[in-house]
Amino acid sequence: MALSFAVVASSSSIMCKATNANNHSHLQDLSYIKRAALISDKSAGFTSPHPNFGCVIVTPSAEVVGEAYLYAQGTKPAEVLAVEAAGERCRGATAYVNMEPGDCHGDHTAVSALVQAGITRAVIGMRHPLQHLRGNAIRAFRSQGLQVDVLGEDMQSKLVEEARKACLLVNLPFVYRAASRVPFSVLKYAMTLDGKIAASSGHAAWISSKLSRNRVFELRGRSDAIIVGGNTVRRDNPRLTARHGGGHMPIRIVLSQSLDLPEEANLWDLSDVSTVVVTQRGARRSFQRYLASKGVEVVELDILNPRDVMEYFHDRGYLSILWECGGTLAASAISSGVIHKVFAFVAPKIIGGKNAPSPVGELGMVEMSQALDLIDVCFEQIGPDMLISGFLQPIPDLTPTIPSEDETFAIDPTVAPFETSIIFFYKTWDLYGAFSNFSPHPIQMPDEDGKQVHRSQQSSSTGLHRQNKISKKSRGSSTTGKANTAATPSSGEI
Ligand SMILES: Nc1c(N[C@@H]2O[C@H](COP(=O)(O)O)[C@@H](O)[C@H]2O)[nH]c(=O)[nH]c1=O
Repeated sequence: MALSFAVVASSSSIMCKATNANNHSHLQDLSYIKRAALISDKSAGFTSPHPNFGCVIVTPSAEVVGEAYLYAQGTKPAEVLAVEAAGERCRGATAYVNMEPGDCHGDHTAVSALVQAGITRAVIGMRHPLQHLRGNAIRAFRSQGLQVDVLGEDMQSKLVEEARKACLLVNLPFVYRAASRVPFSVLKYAMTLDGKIAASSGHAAWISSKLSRNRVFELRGRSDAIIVGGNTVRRDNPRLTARHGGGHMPIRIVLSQSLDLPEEANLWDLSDVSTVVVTQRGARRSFQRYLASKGVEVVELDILNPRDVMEYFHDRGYLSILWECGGTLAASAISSGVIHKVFAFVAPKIIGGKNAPSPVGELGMVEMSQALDLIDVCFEQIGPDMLISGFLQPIPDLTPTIPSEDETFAIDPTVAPFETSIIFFYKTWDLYGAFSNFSPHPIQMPDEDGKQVHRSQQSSSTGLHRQNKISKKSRGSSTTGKANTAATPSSGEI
């Protein structure tokens, strides 16, 4: 046990005063960890398929001398950036990280950076959610003589739980994905006070206020993809872009069994971001070719249902999906158990109409006792509207099995690794979790002089559609247009 606690007040909330090797109080520890979680969230949407990482370096005299977060996939680890900011003042300091670094495949960059800089203590918000990485960095730190404290393991109190939750929340998509083998899915809708998402005519622009719709752009910017059904494309001709300025742009996914979709649609305009249409095997092949000629990727699944679609996108490395569909698809997604969270914008207006649609279609429930209860519900007023959000499924319990000090790393036999012989990824950086050879957002990479250069979103996101050959269960095949004819990476890159 690394901390010695002295209880200075005890009532319903536990207040502890603690000393540790670096003289920081328990409460200071928690506030720095929360700070690490907070800054890690600044790059939400950009780091996927990696988790969000933040690192705060604090001297024994409680001076914050460096803090940083992982900016995007492929950029320098937060720990390295924080060490660079703190320089010599790292000696004898404590590093606070919201999550255990993913010290995988011989890449010890984050751990080495802290060790070599002279950090003597690491406080970790949560262990890495992926089982094959969990505990590796912690063991490496300890073997290098650092004191390591893990929230909830070495420290426990109500306030610790609060800080732990902050760490969990910034990486919820990653945590859910690791636990449920599907991306974290959020169902979002806007409805009137009488529960309608459109008038009986189908007209829906707009139910919620501009402020609320701006909030939706932020939600989109935190997601890897947005899903709608064919009905929404036909009825609303949506753009589904994140228009809040400079944020991450999720790809657009359309689910359509019949492929009875309009020839002209905003979603076929790929100038901002790409679109994937997922359909059932054999559906309107001529229309598939038409979409492909426009650069839209078409994926055929044997049977189109939300769970198979989610498993497919899980295999492609997606962490989080925002569902902005109508009631029929929403009901089907809920019934399939793939929706984890709901965001409902409720506008104080009444439209009426016997046939006006509602946000969730038939779920087959007949008694109110069968209703699905949301948990961890939040209410937030946005302009004239109320945003009600909550979880449909509990946050998975990832309480780690804590490996003993000398336990050697072993591959979990229950998790089937991807067959690298049929998946042509050059960056199979993670056999069990998310993996990718694309970055769906602009990233900064150092040029030869060490300066950061900008890779455009378009060039990197187009790559998504070039090489993602997933045939794990031979579920899907993909058609791409002329624009998507890049070379398969050589085996040397695998
Ligand atoms: N009507 C309505 C929403 N409708 C959703 O937004 C989509 C249109 O997105 P875009 O074309 O990008 O502006 C539309 O297809 C539907 O999914 N959303 C809201 O937050 N509030 C509203 O009042």
